[in-house]
Amino acid sequence: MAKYQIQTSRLAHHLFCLRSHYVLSMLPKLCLRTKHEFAGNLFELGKYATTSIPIRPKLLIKISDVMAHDDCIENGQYNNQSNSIPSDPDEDCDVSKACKKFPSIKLGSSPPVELFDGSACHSDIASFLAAKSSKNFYLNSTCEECVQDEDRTLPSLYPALPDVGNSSVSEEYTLTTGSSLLPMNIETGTISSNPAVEGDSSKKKSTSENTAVSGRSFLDQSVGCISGLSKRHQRQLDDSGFHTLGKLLHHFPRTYADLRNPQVHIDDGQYIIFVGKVLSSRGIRASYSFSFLEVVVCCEIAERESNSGCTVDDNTGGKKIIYLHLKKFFRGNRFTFTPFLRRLGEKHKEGEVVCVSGKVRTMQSEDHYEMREYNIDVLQDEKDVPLYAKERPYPIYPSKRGSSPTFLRDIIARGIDALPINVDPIPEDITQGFGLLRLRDAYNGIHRPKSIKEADLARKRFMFDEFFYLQLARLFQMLERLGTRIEKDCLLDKYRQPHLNAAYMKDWACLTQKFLKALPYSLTVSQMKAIAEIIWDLKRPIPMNRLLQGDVGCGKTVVAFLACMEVIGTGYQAAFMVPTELLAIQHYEHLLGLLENMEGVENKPSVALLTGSTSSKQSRMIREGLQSGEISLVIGTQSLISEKVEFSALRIAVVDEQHRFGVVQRGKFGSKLFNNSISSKIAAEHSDGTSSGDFSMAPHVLAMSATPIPRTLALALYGEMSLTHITDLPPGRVPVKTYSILGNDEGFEKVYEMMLDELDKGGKVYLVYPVIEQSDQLPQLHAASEGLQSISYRFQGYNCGLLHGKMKKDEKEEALRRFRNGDIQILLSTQVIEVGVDVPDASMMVVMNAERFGIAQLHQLRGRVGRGMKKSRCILVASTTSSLSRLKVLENSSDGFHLAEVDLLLRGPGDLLGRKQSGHLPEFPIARLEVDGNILEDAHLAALKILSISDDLEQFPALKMELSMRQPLCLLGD
Ligand SMILES: Nc1ncnc2c1ncn2[C@@H]1O[C@H](COP(=O)(O)OP(=O)(O)OP(=O)(O)O)[C@@H](O)[C@H]1O
Repeated sequence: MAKYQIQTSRLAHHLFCLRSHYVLSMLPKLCLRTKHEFAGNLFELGKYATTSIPIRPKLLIKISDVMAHDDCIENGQYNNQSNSIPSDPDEDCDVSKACKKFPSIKLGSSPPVELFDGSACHSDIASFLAAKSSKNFYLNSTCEECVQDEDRTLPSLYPALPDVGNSSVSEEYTLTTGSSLLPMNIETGTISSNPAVEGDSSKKKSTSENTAVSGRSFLDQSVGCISGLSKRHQRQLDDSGFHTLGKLLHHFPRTYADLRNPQVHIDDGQYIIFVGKVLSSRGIRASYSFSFLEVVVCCEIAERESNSGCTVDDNTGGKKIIYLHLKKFFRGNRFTFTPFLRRLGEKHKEGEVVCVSGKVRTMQSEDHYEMREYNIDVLQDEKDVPLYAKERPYPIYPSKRGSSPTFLRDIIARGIDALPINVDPIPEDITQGFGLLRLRDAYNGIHRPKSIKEADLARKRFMFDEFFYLQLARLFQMLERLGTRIEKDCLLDKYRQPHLNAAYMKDWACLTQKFLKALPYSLTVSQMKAIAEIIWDLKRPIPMNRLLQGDVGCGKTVVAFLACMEVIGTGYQAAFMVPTELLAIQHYEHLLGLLENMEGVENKPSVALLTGSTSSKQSRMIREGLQSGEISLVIGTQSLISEKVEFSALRIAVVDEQHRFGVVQRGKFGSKLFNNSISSKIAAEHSDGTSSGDFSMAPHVLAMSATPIPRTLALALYGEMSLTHITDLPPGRVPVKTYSILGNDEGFEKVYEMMLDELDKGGKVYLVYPVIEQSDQLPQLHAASEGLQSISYRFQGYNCGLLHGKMKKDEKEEALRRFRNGDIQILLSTQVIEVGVDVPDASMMVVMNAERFGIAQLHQLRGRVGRGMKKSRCILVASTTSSLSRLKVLENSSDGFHLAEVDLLLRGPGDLLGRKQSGHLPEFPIARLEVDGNILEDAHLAALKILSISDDLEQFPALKMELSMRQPLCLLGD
């Protein structure tokens, strides 16, 4: 005994000297070195390791003290962090237990323990606690004991680090004044977020503290506004692109893990939700610059019969206890101070009932699981237990430039807690009216949903926002351009009640009515409706911006011609722009033919054709004619928007196949009139007077789309345009019978047979190829040039022609003319014929390598046949069996809009629209046009509703601010 006393006093002396010495600070570091013998030797611990005398606990306290670990004491003192010696002398301190619990120190001969894995000692602690407690410890959803959290002063969240052994483990929090931390969520003190538990208190805080802060400006604050965030983390978030709180909160989960209540079998890596009791909570210093928090939760799970055939253990009464080790790591010597660690450990109280969710990792000891990625919610009320025991979605975040998902999850949760209630710029009646969550709830719902339904609702809100601000911006910009109140009302009315905006035929210009009469057919109902809408627009004092849509061959061209007649009839000019020369010539000839039929018109409109191939002399004459006003209508390609072309009084610009042009190109027509306001004055003098006075008005734009675009897509692309649909086809049209055939030898034989049959009956056949010439890279593709030889050989007695984009204009014209007048019966072509080619008696189309084309594109190609009264067929030759099923959809439907929807779903908007047009499609980070279209419609209505109340948004300052803060809208295609 005396020997031990001497040894102890020597040790105390050592310690005393060391406290003020540099070695003291180095000691923990040294202890971490291999086998930690230095520390052992220093204190001569080996000599005491195997002894069991009352003095040893004291010794351990001293060591603990020196090494800044308060909790190096066994059982009784384990959780209360008292440094007193166990009162019960029988309760012996076992050194090996201390070693297990404290694996960074090797004491005596105790075996090394896996770093940070205190599983063994925690099971001891659990049994100790269980023995100590007179009450039974029920951990399932019927848990009766709920310990109130009385003293919570620590930060709400401590980001966990992905890998302890990883050198990238980083420091976590800034210690502010003294050792106290300034947490964001000081009231709740829970480690993680829980809307139900924390929401109210943080709401209270938000309202009280932040009512003066405008929502937007709050979201635009730097992430540094999340208090308690270290400078280093701020920098890290900044480097990851999270410059503002808003950006951080918009880092949405990539998916949600389906959290299940655990059954007897728990897999490694499974996401599970548990309700249990806190056994211990410790802040542990592991080295001079590394510490961690370990909360051990004990859960009772139902031990049902498992799939593997395991039977229920009678002794446990169908229950099984498991232990969860929740760990968060801290790097940086600031986080190793005893007060910090003590307070860290105090975050959770022994016996506290908590709900833990996250990913489990199995540990070496049976029934022990580690969780480094978790949420923990303290259950304040027993009634909460069933609520938490339910399955819940657990957000899984994508990492971003060095910021781990776990880190982001925790920081985001803290960011949400900081949000004020009034953060939403959209007025409440709008969100209520459209069944949307308020913004703060939406952030909560997407980041910490209680159910998938809640996450869905939250997602809906963010999708709505994406669409809403786009629509609002477009409409707002349009209104801003208008000068007077009447103009603005006029425009809004157009959107609010599109069905009311139609001009009666009696109000049409005389020329228009005569042109209509001269048509060789009567217009269909929707053609009439479309032209009435357009003429109504033409009479308005604001420039029309309308998109005319319709299925292939529905007769859009004639509607556009009528619109041109209307402005010409009132003394103005019209321009008709098409994407290809072929189409320009076709329209020009078509129009001349129709004008020829017109009777009783003294001065028929003069029409010119202007393309890139027009000779310079002729171009100059046409330009002069347009400038003087002699030419009333010009049909042409892009050359129409060249700066050299000036109009006397351009009143309408028709843009056919508008998706082939950028918005900027379309918009160039707008400048035509402004540049020529003086000459338009002269033109106005010759007009019938109805339009005088609006000299500086930009021309009306009528855009036509040959490819039917689903309405939602059209709204997204052209939200600022009025939409007109032609919904029916001219009478007598017989739907084209479509076949999809596999392109093997047998298949081709069948195709050739059908072609021969068609030709023998006097029909004309298009053969469409994906490429002009065969290439080594894609030998499987059939090519038009190579096909000419073999097809001519196969169909001797019939003439074959070739048409593709690389041919000269004259050659193309010639080929098409010969096909039209019947000199050629088989036209081998590329997809150059897809757009607008109109040969009414062409009765068959064969598309080679049909899988290379999109559904909408094939429908468009198919539209080149069946344009007359003749029964027509379309054969889609597929290279593979797998592609046949996709092509079958064309066999079953001839409705272009339906097929466009299918294509949208199958390929997404980018592919449906093609590269050029999809380049104009705004980006929607979470919304998907193909499936979320109905929300877009809502957003459009909501934007109109807002602007109807306040067209300059003055009544909605928060909204106006939000709009201005969002990416400023540039002209699409710029
Ligand atoms: N109401 C009608 N009755 C009968 N034929 C019509 C009618 N309207 C147009 N047509 C004819 O239908 C054919 C297709 O018309 P048009 O070229 O205008 O269609 P489109 O909608 O422009 O088609 P695409 O987009 O395929 O070019 C033309 O030959 C045209 O003369």
